[in-house]
Amino acid sequence: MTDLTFLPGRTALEAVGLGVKHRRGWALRDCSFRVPAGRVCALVGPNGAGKSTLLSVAAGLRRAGAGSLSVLGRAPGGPEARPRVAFLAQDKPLYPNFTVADTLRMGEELNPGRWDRAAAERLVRQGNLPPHARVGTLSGGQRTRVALALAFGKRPELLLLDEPMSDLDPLVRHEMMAALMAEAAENATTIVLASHVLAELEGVCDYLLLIGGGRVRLAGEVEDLISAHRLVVGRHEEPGPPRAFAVHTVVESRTVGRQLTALIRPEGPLAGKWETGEPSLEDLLLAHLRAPDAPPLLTPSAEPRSAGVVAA
Ligand SMILES: Nc1ncnc2c1ncn2[C@@H]1O[C@H](COP(=O)(O)OP(=O)(O)OP(=O)(O)O)[C@@H](O)[C@H]1O
Repeated sequence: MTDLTFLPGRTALEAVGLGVKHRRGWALRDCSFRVPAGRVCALVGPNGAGKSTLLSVAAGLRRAGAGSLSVLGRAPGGPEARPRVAFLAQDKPLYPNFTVADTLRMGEELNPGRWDRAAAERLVRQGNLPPHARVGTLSGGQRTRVALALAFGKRPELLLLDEPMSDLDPLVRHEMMAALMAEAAENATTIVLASHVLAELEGVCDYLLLIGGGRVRLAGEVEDLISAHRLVVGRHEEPGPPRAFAVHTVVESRTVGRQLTALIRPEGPLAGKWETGEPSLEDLLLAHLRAPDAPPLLTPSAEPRSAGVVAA
């Protein structure tokens, strides 16, 4: 991602000891992390990890039960944050009886002084959506396009997207990803994008937040997180893990036949005849998803800076 979008020192999201409780228990527990402004951040985690919960707290739709989450330095959902944040929820609520044109008009009326009509209309036009079609008659992917147009038209400083591309065909998905990247680069918009499509995140996201079991597992610049790990392959015939790994943090290690493949965080040179290489983002994420007990890692920029108290 281009450095032009990096806004030194500014914070888009900051959680300090954040806990969120649903009826059945805590969805998020003691989460502390920071996402700097101007980043395109992938929000990844297994089903039920708490991604939607986190985004709904950031959007001001749900309250924290413990600790705090600040959005652009303010309380989520407050008068200062609300106009600057757009949220596209998984179910993309739209009015089915409104036409596409009515929906964009509503966006304009709800966002006086901010609405970018050209950007919203361009997105709708690119999908060949008839302006007079009722939203309820559109396909799932077409409704997603309208919902994205509403979110883009708001010209948010922070765009929260909860698996926005899941019902788009591959070509449209590609086109929408490109539109997101252009948006981020042109307007220094911070994007937090929850997604299960790991391959789609590579080359698009420059920041990562991996949550699992309601806790933060990885947070920071994709580049730094990747370079903190090594993918190790080699022959291993003895039972148990190789002795050479003892001084390193082993995230995951698997042996098929005599071939061992491991993802480690090296604490120094690795002894022995191993082939080592840099993991891809997908390698990194898959290994951490398969190893839920691996120790967490936050890069310095992902450490919270405040004590967690924010004004509305
Ligand atoms: N409204 C609710 N009432 C009760 N429990 C809920 C509610 N919403 C979410 N949960 C629970 O909170 C936990 C986190 O759910 P959440 O939807 O945030 O996860 P997620 O990471 O977005 O999952 P997915 O990848 O499946 O969308 C889950 O255990 C879920 O069952």
